[in-house]
Amino acid sequence: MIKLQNISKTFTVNGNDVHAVKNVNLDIQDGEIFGIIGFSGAGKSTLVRCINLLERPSEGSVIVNGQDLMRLDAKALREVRKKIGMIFQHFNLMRSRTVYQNVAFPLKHSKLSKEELDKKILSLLELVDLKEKKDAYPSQLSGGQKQRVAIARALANDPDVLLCDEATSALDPQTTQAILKLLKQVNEKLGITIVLITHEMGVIKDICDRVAVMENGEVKEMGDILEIFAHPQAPITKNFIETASNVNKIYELIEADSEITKLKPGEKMLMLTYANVETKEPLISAISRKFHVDASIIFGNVEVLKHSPLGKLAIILSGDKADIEQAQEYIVACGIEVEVLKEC
Ligand SMILES: Nc1ncnc2c1ncn2[C@@H]1O[C@H](COP(=O)(O)OP(=O)(O)OP(=O)(O)O)[C@@H](O)[C@H]1O
Repeated sequence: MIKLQNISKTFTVNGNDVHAVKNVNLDIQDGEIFGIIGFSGAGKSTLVRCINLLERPSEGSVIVNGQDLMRLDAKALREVRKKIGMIFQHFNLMRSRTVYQNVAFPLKHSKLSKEELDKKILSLLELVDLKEKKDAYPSQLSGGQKQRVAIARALANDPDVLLCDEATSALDPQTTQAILKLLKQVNEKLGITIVLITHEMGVIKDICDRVAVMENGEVKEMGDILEIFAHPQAPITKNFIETASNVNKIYELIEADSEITKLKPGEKMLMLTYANVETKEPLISAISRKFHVDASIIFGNVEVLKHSPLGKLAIILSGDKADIEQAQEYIVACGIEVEVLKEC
């Protein structure tokens, strides 16, 4: 649905070139929620603004629904842009207009009758759960409510795509959750493809299907979120995942020779990683029963990503050496990744 091919964007500031985006290739599928994550200055906003040509790439092509946007004239581009809604961190509402008038604004040249327009605007306000605020002004709304108005306004032209530029960054965690839930609903109910940029891995984890990780204008890693969370490759990705989970703390504890990570002779400490594992067998009791080893859990983190569990569990196995080896082989045979953290 959206193909970004060899996209680069260079700004020239006081004679100096700033390479904001460098040779990015992305293929965003119809109906998915695609996340782009990166620290401040990574080039996320510039890249996402290239999708609707708010920023014209210095190089490369932007193909949306088979159309090369760089080749369109101004009129054709205006039509295409109507089908690409956008929301922003600071909402960008018109302060002197009511909620109703803000949502009505993109429809000002619409061919709908007055009654049809009214019906449409009210149904959008109903979708974002703000019907009762239709006559309020933006200054009378909370941040979450303002973003709801912005979402309703972005949906007014029945877009195929919704671009979200740090849409939850100005909101508290609870309001963030509510807005992400609404975006998910918009994606599922209306079939709208969402491209979302953020600096928070928690946001990616909550609603995205796939993610691209950006650093210094480049995409360093891209893939299905379950795969990225289970097997991050690039250092920047690992860094982001650490911020969204506390499981890596175990490495610090081992390094610091913390009391909970001390082993007795013959014991072995393992990190188990399981993603999308079919077996529902109670693993810990199974290894105790089958191999006569004791397993104590010292650290764990289980997430549900896209309805699949992704777990990381640090355990200490104690027992006979040969039994521990067999238990480890059994765990691997169950489709669980095993990393030996420490042995004594
Ligand atoms: N209009 C502009 N003129 C000059 N430089 C720009 C312009 N827009 C962005 N940049 C530069 O391009 C780089 C990438 O900026 P961009 O806003 O795309 O990053 P970002 O990942 O979205 O960061 P943030 O989350 O802070 O917005 C930065 O170095 C920024 O200073």
